[in-house]
Amino acid sequence: MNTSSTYNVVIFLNSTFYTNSLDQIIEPLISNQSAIVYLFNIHNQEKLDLTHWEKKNNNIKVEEITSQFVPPTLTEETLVIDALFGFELQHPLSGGFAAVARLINSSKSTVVSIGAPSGLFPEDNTTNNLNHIIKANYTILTEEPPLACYFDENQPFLGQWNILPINPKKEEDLVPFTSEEEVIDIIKPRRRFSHKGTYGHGLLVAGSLGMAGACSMAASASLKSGIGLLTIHTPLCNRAIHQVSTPEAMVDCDTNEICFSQLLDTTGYKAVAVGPGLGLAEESATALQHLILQCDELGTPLIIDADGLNILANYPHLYRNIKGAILTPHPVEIERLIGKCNNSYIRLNRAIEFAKKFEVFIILKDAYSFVICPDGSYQLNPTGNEGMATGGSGDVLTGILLALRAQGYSQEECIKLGTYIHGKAGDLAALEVGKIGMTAQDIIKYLPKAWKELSETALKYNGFNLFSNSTN
Ligand SMILES: NC(=O)C1=CN([C@@H]2O[C@H](COP(=O)(O)OP(=O)(O)OC[C@H]3O[C@@H](n4cnc5c(N)ncnc54)[C@H](OP(=O)(O)O)[C@@H]3O)[C@@H](O)[C@H]2O)[C@@H](O)CC1
Ligand SMILES: Nc1ncnc2c1ncn2[C@@H]1O[C@H](COP(=O)(O)OP(=O)(O)O)[C@@H](O)[C@H]1O
Ligand SMILES: [K+]
Repeated sequence: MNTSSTYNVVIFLNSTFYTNSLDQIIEPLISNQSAIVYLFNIHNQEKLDLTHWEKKNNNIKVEEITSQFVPPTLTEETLVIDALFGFELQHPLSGGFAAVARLINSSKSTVVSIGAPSGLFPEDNTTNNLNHIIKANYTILTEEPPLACYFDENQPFLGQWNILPINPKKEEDLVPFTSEEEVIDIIKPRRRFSHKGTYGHGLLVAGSLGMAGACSMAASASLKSGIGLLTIHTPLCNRAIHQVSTPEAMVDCDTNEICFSQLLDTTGYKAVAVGPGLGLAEESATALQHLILQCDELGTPLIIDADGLNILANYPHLYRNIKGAILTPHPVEIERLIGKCNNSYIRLNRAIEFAKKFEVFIILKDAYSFVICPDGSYQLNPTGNEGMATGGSGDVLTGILLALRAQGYSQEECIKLGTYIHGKAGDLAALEVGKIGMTAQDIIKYLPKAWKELSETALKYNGFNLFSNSTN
């Protein structure tokens, strides 16, 4: 058998592969280059006949693989096309296919996977053999992406992925995303005859010595998301900072110089958010426990983020007292609550179990954030970008959520609309200043524009829900 060093393109093709993808995707990739097709005619399948390719193009050679085969030489210049398996696989690659995966992965060739990086399962890869999954530089998906495409750890297999929907999925099989239609149905107009009281008084419990910034950014985001009145509860040392950075907010100073320590009365507040930059001091842990119990007793809507979650994780008996709260963990924070997880699929499922068990709403933050309801349903948020991978971005989200809860949006409305607008503001910032230089403050800066654009879309498409019950 020829070694492939003389071929520019090496194609590993399984006879079960959709033939329409062959002509639509693989042929154009080969173009006029010399190519060899290693054709695996799998048992019980009709033999795939590619003689028409050979006839059409003298540069294409087809080699049918029935048993052992001499592996081709794959160089840096070779283009490898992986057309072995799509997302239908239920068992890890084994035997010859596993050997092909290892061969490809140990090469420096450019790899394009069609349908899926062969070997990757569509959702749960817990039982997979990760060494037997082809690592592509590019993946051309022939149907809408399954859940696995939205998990960080699968990106080395997928490479840069794009969708060419040759075999579109049924609506019910699609990964659920929050849509713009959904959020414009949620967003409510401001009433002409309204006043600051109409839009709620929120309490932000945040900040400590050295972390005034987290509090400041959450506060600014609240103020730029329509809250009526905002009070910041923060340690004494940060008083001047907040009076200057957000003069619109009132500052209620803790008796402690450097951290949150006071037992608070939440009467009169429409919502409370706790956690950004709070620190982990013992006094703060005691004060937080009191705050959680107080909100539970009074039915005050509660949002818990950052160090609020980190402290909570040390007091599992309090999980029973956070019913109805919104939690906004990043992957490391959620694992403090649900235990270490081996992969994103397990983490998502344990987060869902946590939401169901303790009747909480969770925003599992990441490149694609999941919003999870206590009934176990979830949606992915479609907005946002990698420019938001910068300190303080999450604090901004907490501020937005506080503003929305204070304005009377339900938890479910709040998590969907809040994550959507947070990502949209990030997208507008990226558009204007670029992803490298943008900071969390840029997300805040573009929040008003994001709200404006979304409101205008709502007005245009659904009359801004003028006939639904508006705020309060
Ligand atoms: N200006 C201010 O005042 C600011 C104050 N802040 C306040 O700091 C406090 C501590 O919060 P925290 O989030 O920085 O620390 P922690 O919870 O230990 O975890 C962070 C580590 O987890 C990891 N990691 C892995 N994957 C990840 C992912 N997808 N998303 C996120 N993280 C991921 C990653 O580790 P690595 O991958 O680098 O090993 C990362 O370093 C909290 O109160 C917060 O409000 C900040 O908001 C910043 C601005
Ligand atoms: N690559 C990314 N793409 C989209 N959103 C991102 C990305 N990286 C981070 N984000 C968003 O930015 C926020 C980061 O939150 P978090 O980790 O709590 O930051 P911090 O604690 O510094 O405020 C989350 O809402 C997350 O979804
Ligand atoms: K494939």
